[in-house]
Amino acid sequence: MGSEVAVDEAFIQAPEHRPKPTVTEAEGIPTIDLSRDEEEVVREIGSACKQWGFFQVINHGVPAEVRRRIDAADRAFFALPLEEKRKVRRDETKVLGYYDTEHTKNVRDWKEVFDFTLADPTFVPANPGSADHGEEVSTWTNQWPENPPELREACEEYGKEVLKLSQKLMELIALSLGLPANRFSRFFKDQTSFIRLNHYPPCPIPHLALGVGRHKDAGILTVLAQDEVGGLEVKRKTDGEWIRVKPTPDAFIINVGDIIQVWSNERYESVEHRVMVNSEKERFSIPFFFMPAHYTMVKPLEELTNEQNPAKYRAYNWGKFFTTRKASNFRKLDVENIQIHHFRVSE
Ligand SMILES: O=C(O)CCC(=O)C(=O)O
Ligand SMILES: [Fe+2]
Repeated sequence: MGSEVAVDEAFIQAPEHRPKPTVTEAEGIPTIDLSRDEEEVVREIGSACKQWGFFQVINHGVPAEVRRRIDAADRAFFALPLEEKRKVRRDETKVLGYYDTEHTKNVRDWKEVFDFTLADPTFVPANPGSADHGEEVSTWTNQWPENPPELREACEEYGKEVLKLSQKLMELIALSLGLPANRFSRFFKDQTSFIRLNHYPPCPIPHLALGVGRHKDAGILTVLAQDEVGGLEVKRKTDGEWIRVKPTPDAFIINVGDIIQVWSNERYESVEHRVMVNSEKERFSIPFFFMPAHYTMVKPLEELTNEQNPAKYRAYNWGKFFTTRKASNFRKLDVENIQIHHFRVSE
């Protein structure tokens, strides 16, 4: 006998009846029609942010053609031979571009990606690990591949459109928190936002690997386009079950990032998610990570804290946090990567 606990065979289901690690596409995550009455939309967004930290939007104003163009260029890029893609490979000095060795929580992800920022150049602190406040600044610049030649324009055009959408969403989120619509508009200045083209190739061991391991998004808000294959799973707040987000053509998936969790003093929470891969189909997705200027000190908003509800976080410098995260992608860490709970005030 091995060390395994012996289980009476009578308990064992035939394979087709075994519990799946995934609850099948529950209708849980709300779909919100942005063309409806604003008051109603604000209410729906507020309750989706509270209950799920995730929702989908339709009638969002991003032209289908803009999305079609980036989809096509994205597929053409990843179809190129590896040595071609590696011409725009990232390294410790060129942080943007192509790479296929990302780790999430120290396990390698089954994916390859291409990153570019909306602002070019993007300003970031020069010394991630140092104790200063990020006063010394360096820049990131985009690396565009020669092929396909249309990739750059398709990406830049898409970036402009999702940025408009995130501006709109931040107004609605502000209203849902009882704040003026323009409360977050200052954070669009000097932003460090970036877009990632994700390609998940078919995987021979989908039961053992993940496209992206469980994680929370560190920024303000994420606007994600996923294709029809599916694989994104969200951890349901009520019971910790992993729920698959059903692909909806032309919709965007929106999730609250860590910064909204801090700003709102946990009225809204950033929720864990992961990506499953499958052995037959490749999958593409495009997240836009809306992130503030590097010099932003992230802390609970004064309007949302008081004596009864004191700030749950100490202020942290966004640029330092972000560059520390990015630098860690190059190696396996012995310790946990930087997380907002490191700034949590204990109760
Ligand atoms: O591919 C997806 O559906 C989500 C990817 C993701 O969560 C991320 O890149 O942060
Ligand atoms: Fe994510």
